[in-house]
Amino acid sequence: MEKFQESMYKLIVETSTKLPKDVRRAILAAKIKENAGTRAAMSLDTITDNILKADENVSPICQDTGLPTFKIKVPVGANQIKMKKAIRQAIADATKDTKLRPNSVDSITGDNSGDNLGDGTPVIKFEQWEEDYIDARLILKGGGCENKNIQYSLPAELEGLGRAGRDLDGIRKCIMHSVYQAQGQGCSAGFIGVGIGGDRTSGYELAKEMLFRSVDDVNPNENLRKLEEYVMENANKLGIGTMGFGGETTLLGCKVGVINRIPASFFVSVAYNCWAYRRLGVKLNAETGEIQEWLYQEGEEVDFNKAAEEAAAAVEQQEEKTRSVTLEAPITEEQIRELKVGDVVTINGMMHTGRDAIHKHLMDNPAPIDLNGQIIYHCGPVMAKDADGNWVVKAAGPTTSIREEPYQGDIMKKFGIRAVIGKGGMGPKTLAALKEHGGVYLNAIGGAAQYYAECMEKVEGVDLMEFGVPEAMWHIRVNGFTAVVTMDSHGNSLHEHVEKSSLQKLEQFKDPVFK
Ligand SMILES: O=C(O)C[C@H](O)C(=O)O
Ligand code: SF4
Repeated sequence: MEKFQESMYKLIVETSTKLPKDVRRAILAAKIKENAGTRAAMSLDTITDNILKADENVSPICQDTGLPTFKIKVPVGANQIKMKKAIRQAIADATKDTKLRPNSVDSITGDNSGDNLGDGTPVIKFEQWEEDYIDARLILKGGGCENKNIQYSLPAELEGLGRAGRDLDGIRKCIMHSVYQAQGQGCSAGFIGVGIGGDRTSGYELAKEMLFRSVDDVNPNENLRKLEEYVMENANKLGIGTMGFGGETTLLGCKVGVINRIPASFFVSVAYNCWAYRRLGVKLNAETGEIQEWLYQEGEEVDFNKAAEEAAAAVEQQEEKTRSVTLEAPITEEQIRELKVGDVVTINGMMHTGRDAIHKHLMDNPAPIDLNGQIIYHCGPVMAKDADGNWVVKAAGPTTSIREEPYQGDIMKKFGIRAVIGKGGMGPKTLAALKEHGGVYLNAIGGAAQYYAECMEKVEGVDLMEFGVPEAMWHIRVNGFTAVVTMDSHGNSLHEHVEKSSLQKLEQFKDPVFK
């Protein structure tokens, strides 16, 4: 097993930086379906551009490493203790090489371990089998999509769909609802794994197990095959679209599994995965630990550019009325009041990162720099130091903004912040504050960590490093950072609009389908 650690390192780097072919095919199909010129089509262009940049730079597709989870099947007699040690070392090495963001945080103190090792991190699950080789699979499932997982206990009353009973049709309603409730916050278009039955723990386990199925496979269980096909056809009628901007594709894959339950419980568990569906696998020689074969990589290379060009020629150009505006901090209230939902904003100059720890901190403490007229970016980047000891940005997409909803409005008013960039939108409290104070919310493309890292020309400094790399306040000079106004200072919110219209669309799925 002398090669095992090296093989695990390769698996980690490949999973973090290269999307598997089955996932690429699903994204390409979505791209072909969207009408050229719409916000959804432009977002998908950014996403595919980002995938190619990650290939080229061998850098993380998304900055969020998630909770690395390994599933390993071993022949009888394999030494699992040694394998676990090797995996932990490979994780620490990949973190040091900035292929993973330090993501393991003490739940009580908030301390980041810095190497992705800690109690419960990474997750490593072994199973013995009768084959003579090792099957090792890894998923890096990020936090934003993990937060959109949902578990239903049937019977239940579901918003938009009414009563969901303890039968196949009730399960259908839960799955449709799970896609609706995620909106764009888990970086749609997403993939879902569904677990029917079990208890609260084994139900979720099964749902996550489903994310290890290939996107293109066909369910051998006839009922579940029909259910999967139904969901794929109909969830895309919800109109949530890429990033929740509206559009034709909301869901890229649906895999359903079933296990027995006990009479009193009936759980339907849904694991939501963003488009940045980073899961790969390898077959290993059980003697040497050497890689024999990569999994999920069957088929031709996926050429996003060629296929999308052909598709664009075939579909109608639907130019939405977009206005382009360039902003550079410090920004005045007047400039902000001119912006409307739908405007595309290009930012040059300074922006400052701030996510969960910073927002909590700023409620009761002064800011480390003058934030008047400035731009806050909800982002926890992957950072490295160059040969001269200067910080460089390796990956820097937005994080889910709604977590800052309790603080955002107050902080904008307290410090005079004029613009906030994130993803997934914010709620009524922030919308009211934007109106009162003269602020704007800009939605960047979630997961496009390479795309945004390329706009970041210089790290001018960092404060509050005691919160760890992802949570610190980084002061970054950007050039050509593009995002869309989705909440303006006139009380308009694209997120509120899409949520309302998708709820109306959800109601068409109220009537029984599976009798
Ligand atoms: O932690 C992050 O950087 C992003 C997170 O995965 C999210 O989707 O909010
Ligand atoms: S930012 Fe989006 S793409 Fe990245 S892990 Fe979070 S949900 Fe996934």
